Amino acid sequence: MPSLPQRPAPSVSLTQFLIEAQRAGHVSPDLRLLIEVVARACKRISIAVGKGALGGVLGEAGSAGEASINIQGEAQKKLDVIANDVLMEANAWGGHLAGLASEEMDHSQPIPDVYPRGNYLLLFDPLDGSSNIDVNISVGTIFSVLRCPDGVTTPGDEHFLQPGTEQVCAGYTTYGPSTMLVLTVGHGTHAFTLDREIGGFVLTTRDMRIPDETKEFAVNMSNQRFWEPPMQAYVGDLLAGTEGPRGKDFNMRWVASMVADVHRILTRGGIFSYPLDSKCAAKGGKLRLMYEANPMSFLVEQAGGASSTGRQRMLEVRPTGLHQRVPVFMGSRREVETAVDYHLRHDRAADAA
Ligand SMILES: O=P(O)(O)OC[C@H]1O[C@](O)(COP(=O)(O)O)[C@@H](O)[C@@H]1O
Ligand SMILES: [Mg+2]
Ligand SMILES: [Mg+2]
Repeated sequence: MPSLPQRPAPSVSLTQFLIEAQRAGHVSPDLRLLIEVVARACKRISIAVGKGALGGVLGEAGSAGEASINIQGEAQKKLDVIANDVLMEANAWGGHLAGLASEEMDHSQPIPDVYPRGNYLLLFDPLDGSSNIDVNISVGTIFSVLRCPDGVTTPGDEHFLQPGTEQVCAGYTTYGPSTMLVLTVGHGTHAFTLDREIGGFVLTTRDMRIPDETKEFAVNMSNQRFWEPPMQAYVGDLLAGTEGPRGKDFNMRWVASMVADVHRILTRGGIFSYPLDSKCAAKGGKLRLMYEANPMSFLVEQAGGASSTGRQRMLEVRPTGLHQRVPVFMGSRREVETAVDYHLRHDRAADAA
């Protein structure tokens, strides 16, 4: 006899998910509300991104032909500035923060006395993948939450310099064909999709899992000749495919938005890498530790993956600067371990020579 159709599982909103997490003791009431504020700000950014050429939000920021340059020395896009303003304004009044820091601001900012304040520190990359804005390719927002150290009422940059293991929450939103929020509070990595008609995030994948093994890598190959020898050797062996020591063919993908590349890896596995190269060696790498590498590493580890600088677990790096840069290898656990092994073997051989 044909069985009756199953009743569809009731959908779980972000708010319901966070209340569940609070009941389970995974988030404090303040952290729950802070996440709601960030999610609301990201919805506003999603609307701004979605306006595209019609909304006058494309192109460079600045006026009178003068480019606006951020602390990284990079020309800001209009949407970098808009996204930063939206996150600043929403969170300044949120009531759950002691201070915030952004890719787009030279220094962190304490929440002024006149505003409601809390005990968390928020760091964010307001718009990740800026080079993709004007060509209508996925961009995103990345954020990380730390505790403000006890007794500190006016946090400065130094109070944000905590290793990634201290994060209490990390997440990103990706503004692509759909807008998604991917979140961890240290109990798995969960994905929510923005229901544009209702205007709210709905849980679409509980407990994302990254497969241990992969046949897909993501790296900007145009930098190949600038890489260190162990990276050259590692990618050389990937490219050799079935004829090389890895014994299998690898595929390559590079969106050039970390959010989109890491989202793919959280969804179907792979390794994402922005290694050290001779162009960025003096700065320590290309990607930023505090608001790119650390939050993404927390999400990836919580989904069963691994993340490393090539020589050290990312989350254990002791930060020395708010805008510090690091080399990055993250994704499928065994593949990250293999990439790290190339670096460690190279270093041992160099030490022995
Ligand atoms: O242009 P490249 O060298 O491929 O670099 C792309 C990388 O730079 C970034 O766009 C840097 O982020 P921002 O756009 O926030 O500066 C990453 O998202 C991406 O992985
Ligand atoms: Mg970025
Ligand atoms: Mg950015």
